Amino acid sequence: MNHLCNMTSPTSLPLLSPVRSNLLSRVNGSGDNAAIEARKVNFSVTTRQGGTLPILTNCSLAIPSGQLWMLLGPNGCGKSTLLKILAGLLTPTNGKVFVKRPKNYVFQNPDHQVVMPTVGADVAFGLGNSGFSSKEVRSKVLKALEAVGMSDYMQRPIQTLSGGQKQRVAIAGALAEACKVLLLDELTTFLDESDQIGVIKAVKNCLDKSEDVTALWVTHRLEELEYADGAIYMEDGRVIKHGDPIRIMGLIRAKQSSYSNRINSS
Ligand SMILES: Nc1ncnc2c1ncn2[C@@H]1O[C@H](COP(=O)(O)OP(=O)(O)OP(=O)(O)O)[C@@H](O)[C@H]1O
Repeated sequence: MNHLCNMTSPTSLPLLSPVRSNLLSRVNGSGDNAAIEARKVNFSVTTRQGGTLPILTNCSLAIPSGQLWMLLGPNGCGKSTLLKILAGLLTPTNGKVFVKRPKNYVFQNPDHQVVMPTVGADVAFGLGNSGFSSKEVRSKVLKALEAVGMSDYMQRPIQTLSGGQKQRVAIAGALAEACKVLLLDELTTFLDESDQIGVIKAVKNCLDKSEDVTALWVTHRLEELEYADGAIYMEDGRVIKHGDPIRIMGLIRAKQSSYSNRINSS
């Protein structure tokens, strides 16, 4: 489907072999069932002057199947770049990446997600050439809309939806295609508070209903950590900490308070 970035075909990314993948899982403590792994990923760009500008340095992470993880860090620390590498939209300069398939990258702006005139048609869009009967397509669409709490919206024109509802329709489209990994880039940036919580709850609900779906959510909002099974904190192109969301929240709060103390005392 083109309203989400659906990646079912192989990319040029170097993938971890199952043996190496399991090894990495043990190293990072995620068990043998990681759905998303990166090892020592580096990414740099060439400047206009012909120099090399590092964006990501030695980023490693492992996210177990069936969990919702959040990726946090200050503006410009490399969160979106890392997510795009996991999605296969960017190729790392070096390092290894493994992400279960099918995987879907959901864009930040809700208006970039949805292309069809009605909710039902939009969710069904990616099943167009799948060979399913129309009854099967309808059943998959309904199930996916139920997972995001929008089963009553099947016939609704897309332009009548709020931003958060559009995000949920986009996520339903991914689920209808049996997506295993959702890569969600700051979905709540454009949304008001009730829409934000609606989208997070929809993602959480999808994961609760299917142990087979894993989500990585880029965010700036500390309060969203409450819904996470795990978190990754980045600074300056590096993964600084990776694991328990409460500990990551503590780390970020400590950094924020030391920053405001420095500002107040200068
Ligand atoms: N193609 C590029 N050329 C030059 N610099 C780039 C390029 N892509 C990313 N950057 C820089 O790399 C850094 C990381 O960008 P990225 O968008 O990944 O950060 P982010 O953590 O997602 O930021 P934000 O929270 O503000 O969205 C930024 O300083 C950005 O300007």
